[in-house]
Amino acid sequence: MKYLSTRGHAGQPANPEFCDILLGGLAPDGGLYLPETYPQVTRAELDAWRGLSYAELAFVILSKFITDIPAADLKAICDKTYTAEVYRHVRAGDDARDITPVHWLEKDADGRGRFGLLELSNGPTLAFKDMAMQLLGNLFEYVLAKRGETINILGATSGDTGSAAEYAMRGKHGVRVFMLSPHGKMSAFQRAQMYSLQDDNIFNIAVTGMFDDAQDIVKAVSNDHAFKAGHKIGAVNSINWARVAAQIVYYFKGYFAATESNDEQVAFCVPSGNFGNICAGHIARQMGLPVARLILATNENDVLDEFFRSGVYRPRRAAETHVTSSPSMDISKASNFERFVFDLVGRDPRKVAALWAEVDAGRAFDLSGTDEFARIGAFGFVSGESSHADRLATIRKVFEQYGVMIDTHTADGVKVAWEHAAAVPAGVPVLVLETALPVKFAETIVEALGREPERPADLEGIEKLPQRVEVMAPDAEAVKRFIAERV
Ligand SMILES: Cc1ncc(COP(=O)(O)O)c(C=O)c1O
Ligand SMILES: N[C@@H](CCOP(=O)(O)O)C(=O)O
Repeated sequence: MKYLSTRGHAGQPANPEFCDILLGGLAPDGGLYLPETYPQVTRAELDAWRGLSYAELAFVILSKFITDIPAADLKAICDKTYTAEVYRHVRAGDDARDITPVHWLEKDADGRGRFGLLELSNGPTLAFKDMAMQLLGNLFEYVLAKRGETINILGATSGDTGSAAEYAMRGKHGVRVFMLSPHGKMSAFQRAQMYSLQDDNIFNIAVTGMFDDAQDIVKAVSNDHAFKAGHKIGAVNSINWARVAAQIVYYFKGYFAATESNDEQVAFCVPSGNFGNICAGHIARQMGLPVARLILATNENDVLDEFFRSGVYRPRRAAETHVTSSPSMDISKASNFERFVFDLVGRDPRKVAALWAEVDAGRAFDLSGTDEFARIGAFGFVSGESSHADRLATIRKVFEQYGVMIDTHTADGVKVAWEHAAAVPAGVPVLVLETALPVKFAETIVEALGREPERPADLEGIEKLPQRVEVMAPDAEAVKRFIAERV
C-alpha cells in the first residue's frame, strides 16, 4: 500500500509505504498521509471476519494498509498488543477477551441490543487512545530495531493521548517522548497519570495555553524539516496515520458485535474533538462496512458540529475555546478534519491546500452552497452539541435508568445520540463509543451523582505520587531548545 499527502507532496520517496510514514508523522508539505485508495472489503471477507478475535481482526484489517511488514511479524505484533491482560479494565460482567465488549443499555423484546456502549477504554490509561497507542508502541519498537534507528516523539495532549503514549512508550528502547499538555486544563487524575511518570525517556511539558496551542507547536516543529531530520522527530497524535489505521479495527469489531448478519447496518455515535476517532469510522464506512450513520458529538467547543450543520469551518482562537468538564474535547482546530475534507472535495490536494492555507492563516472556510457540500449526505454524518448541564443530566439518567456510570465525554455522545434517534433508520442498533472511564473525571461525576466513581486497584492513589513537569510558554523555539538539550 502506497500513501499520499492531502496537500499533494508526500516527500521522498514520492509515494511512501507504511513504515516510512509511521516514523514520519506529518507529511513534509504540512498535509496528512492517507492511503492512495481505501481498500475495499468484500462480502466474502466480511463473512469470514465475523467471529474473529480482536487480534485476528486487527491483523486482517491492518494487512490491507501495511504491506511492508512481513505477515508473520505483523500477526505477532497484533497478538502481543491485543490481549485481555492489557485491556483488563472491563465492566463487571463483561469479558476482557473481547478487548472492546459492547455493553447494551437497551435491548428489544427479542433480547437484541438496540442502544449500547462500545467499550474502548479498558486499556492501561482508561481512554480509547490505548486502542491504537499500544499497537504504535510495538510497531515503533519493531521498525526502529529493524532499521537500527531511534525516534524522539513530540506530541500534544488535551488529557488522554499523553498518558496513553507515555504508558505505551515508557522504557521502550530507542524512543523518547516529549509531551505538551495545556497547563492547568486537564483533570487531576489525567495530570497525575502523566506527570507522575519518572522514566528517563519521558518528558512532560505543560504549556500556558490550550491544546490547540500545543498542537500548533507540534506542527511547527514538524514543519521545520532540518530540525525534524536532525533530531529524529516523530508523532503519536492522530496526525500519524498509524493511529487512525488502528482505530478502524474497533468499528468492524463493534459492527460484528451489534449485528447478526452482514446484511444489517449499525450507527456509531462518536464524542469528537480532533476528529481522529470518527475519521477512522468514516474510513471503515468507505471500505464498505455497513454503517448507516456516523453521529458526531461535540462539547461546547462546537467547531465540528457547526461545519456539519452549515458548511462553515471556523476554527476558534485559544481565547474563544471553552475549558469544559469534557476537557479532552476542548479542541477548536481538528487535525484529522483535513483527511475528511480531502475525501469530500474529491481527493483534490490543490483544493485542500487552498482551504488549509486559510486555516493556517487563522481564517475560516465556507463550503456551503458548493457542489462538494451538497454531497455531504452521502458520507452519513449528522452532528450535535452537548453542554455541562447536558452532561450532568445524561450521567444521572444513564446511572438511574441502567445502573451504568459513564464519563463526561461518553455522556456528550449519549446525549447527542438520543437527540438524533430519528436520523437512524428503524431497527438499526446505535453504539456510542465509550472514550474514557468515569474515574478520570471524578469531580464531575461527584457533581452529577454525589458519589465517587470506581477506581481500578492499579491506579489507586496516583494523585499522591511525586510529579515531574516543565511549565513553558507556548513557544515552538523554546520547545525545540528543550528537546535539543536532551537528545
Ligand atoms: C475521552 C476522549 N473523548 C473524545 C475525544 C475526541 O476524540 P478525537 O480527538 O479523536 O475526535 C478525546 C480526545 O481525542 C478523548 O480523549
Ligand atoms: N483528546 C486528545 C487530543 C489529541 O488527539 P489525538 O487523537 O490527535 O492524539 C487527548 O486526549 O490528548
